[in-house]
Amino acid sequence: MDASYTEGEHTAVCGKRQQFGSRFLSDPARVFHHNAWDSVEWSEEQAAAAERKVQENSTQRVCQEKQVDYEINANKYWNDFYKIHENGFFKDRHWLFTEFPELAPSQNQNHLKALLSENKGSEVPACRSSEDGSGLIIEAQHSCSSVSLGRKTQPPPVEENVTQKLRHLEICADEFPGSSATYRILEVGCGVGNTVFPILQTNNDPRLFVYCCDFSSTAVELVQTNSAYDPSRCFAFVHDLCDEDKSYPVPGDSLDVIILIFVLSAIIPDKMQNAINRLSRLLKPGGMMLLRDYGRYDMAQLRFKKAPFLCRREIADSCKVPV
Ligand SMILES: C[S@@+](CC[C@H](N)C(=O)[O-])C[C@H]1O[C@@H](n2cnc3c(N)ncnc32)[C@H](O)[C@@H]1O
Repeated sequence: MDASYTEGEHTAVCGKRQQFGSRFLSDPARVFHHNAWDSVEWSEEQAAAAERKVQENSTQRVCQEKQVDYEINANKYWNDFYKIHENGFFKDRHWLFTEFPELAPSQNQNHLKALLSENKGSEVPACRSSEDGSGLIIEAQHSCSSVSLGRKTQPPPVEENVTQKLRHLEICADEFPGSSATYRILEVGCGVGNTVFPILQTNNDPRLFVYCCDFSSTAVELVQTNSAYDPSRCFAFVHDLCDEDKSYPVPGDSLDVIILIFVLSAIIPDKMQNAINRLSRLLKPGGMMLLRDYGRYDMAQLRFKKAPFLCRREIADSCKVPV
């Protein structure tokens, strides 16, 4: 990057944002050229100051009764949030295609080719259980607040659990929305569609189908009533990603990409791993899970005012991804 540009100017001039993980400060004189730098090592003093700030912010805990209420009625609180803000609160995710080129049109084809050459089989296995996939391995490609996790190709288990098979027998290859698509993306915790609509608008590939869900029925209604919502390309549904008894409306091994943006931080840490495990079974071998969320000691956490809090959402610690 030319040293005379700020980040914004550089983006405007070159029409291209720099991807997270590529902004390294080698010349201290350029410290203000980006609003953040990647892989900066903190000094012990900086780390201690951050820890102190977090301790200060989190001395008061919300009372037990309120904690239970927030957990049980979480979707109702989000409904209230969306009734107030409708689609004016979260901004469209313009960094999407920079950080996750897998979502961009040309990438579908490359990714698809890679999948086909890996699988050399049909796109969706007929009547596969959506809950199978034991022995699954998810591989972390790089660790930062935006990460792509790829599901490794595994040979199918020889014997499937019969109960699981029966439980999900209804999801068959040709009976689900978007079954004729060849590239399927699911966004979980989609809110009012700030990720889904940019994807649909940017990626006009007729073979693409986008699913999105949220446990707030108000948010899902706002997606469905948006003028850009096209049921022939998109399926929005109400779903709680922590609900172990509810299946997703797609079979196992059917999705290319699953997106979770600022969603894991909205659920209690104890439920993260199981939610991710269930989702990973929906991915085709080689499929990817794309995450973006808060990180420990990020500005959102350090700027927090002293106030009663529920729990520290430290995703990196709570949701261990087996490598
Ligand atoms: C911070 S918002 C982010 C919304 C959207 N992903 C975005 O980036 O604009 C978190 C979203 O997750 C949803 N959510 C929280 N817990 C959920 C759960 N257990 N199941 C499904 N959605 C959930 C909320 O309703 C809310 O829409």
